[in-house]
Amino acid sequence: MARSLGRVFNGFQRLGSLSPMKAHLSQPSATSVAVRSTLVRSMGLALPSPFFSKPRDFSLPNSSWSSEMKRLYEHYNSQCEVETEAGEKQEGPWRRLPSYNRLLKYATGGVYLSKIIQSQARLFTRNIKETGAAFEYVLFVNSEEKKCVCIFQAGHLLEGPPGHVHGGAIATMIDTVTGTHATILSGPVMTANLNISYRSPIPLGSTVLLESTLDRKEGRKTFITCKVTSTDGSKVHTETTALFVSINIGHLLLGG
Ligand SMILES: CCCCCCCC/C=C\CCCCCCCC(=O)SCCNC(=O)CCNC(=O)[C@H](O)C(C)(C)COP(=O)(O)OP(=O)(O)OC[C@H]1O[C@@H](n2cnc3c(N)ncnc32)[C@H](O)[C@@H]1OP(=O)(O)O
Repeated sequence: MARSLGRVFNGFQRLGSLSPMKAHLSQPSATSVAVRSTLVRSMGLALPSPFFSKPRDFSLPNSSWSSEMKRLYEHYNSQCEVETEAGEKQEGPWRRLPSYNRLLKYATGGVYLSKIIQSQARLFTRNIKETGAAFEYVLFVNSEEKKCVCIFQAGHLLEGPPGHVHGGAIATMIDTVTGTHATILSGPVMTANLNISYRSPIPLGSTVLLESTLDRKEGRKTFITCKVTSTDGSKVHTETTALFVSINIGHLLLGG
């Protein structure tokens, strides 16, 4: 199981084309939960199986996306593959990260999870079926610059102050983007500290940009900064510093 999850993280790091995973994976000795990674399968890191249908990639455009969201998607997506002078296609500076509503076929986490919870667990930001209602977002990573950008459109179910996005929903997106970025940079991590300054409210339905940047790495600690702005950069919505600590995956799976 730890090996399966390790392959997920390796897959993420491969997407970021960064240094090989340094995380220490331990082998949990006696655990009976069968874990298959939908993410690994759909990234093509394991053989496709006839027993599973292809999971939906939530980061692809859908009819709820605003024209601004689509424009920005095209902007970054067009830089994922570039043409050389000789007319050949090659990888560009950015890569789009696919996004699914679960990382593993079965959640893990030790004695507290019933079998039902294990099979029904879903990623928080991807668990609302109605498109456009909650978190619509797509992430692109630039490994050269150690940056990650997220184009985020906040739906009507995320209301906090009237007509504006709930601070917890904003924090969720910041945690998701910086957490994913830290995973690409450092392998398996947990958020240890998230320090957010809310500078201006985000109107519901609007599209904003989250820009995550590596500040520094110190041993097991990865420090990231993240800014949420309007899409033209003229308005700052939040400023964040985040600390992620590298963890031992076996420990996490056994509920440690
Ligand atoms: C599994 C992760 C993500 C997967 C991503 C997959 C791919 C993407 C797919 C889908 C996208 C989804 C992305 C979502 C991402 C969300 C991530 C979260 O929200 S994680 C949930 C919230 N976080 C917790 O529940 C942590 C609870 N805390 C802990 O478990 C521990 O405290 C932990 C692991 C953080 C550290 O515990 P220790 O025992 O391993 O290590 P010690 O010795 O305490 O700390 C290590 C160093 O860090 C400093 N440190 C620890 N906590 C600190 C803090 N709060 N502030 C400042 N420094 C701190 C310490 O001072 C120490 O520093 P010195 O080495 O001595 O220099």
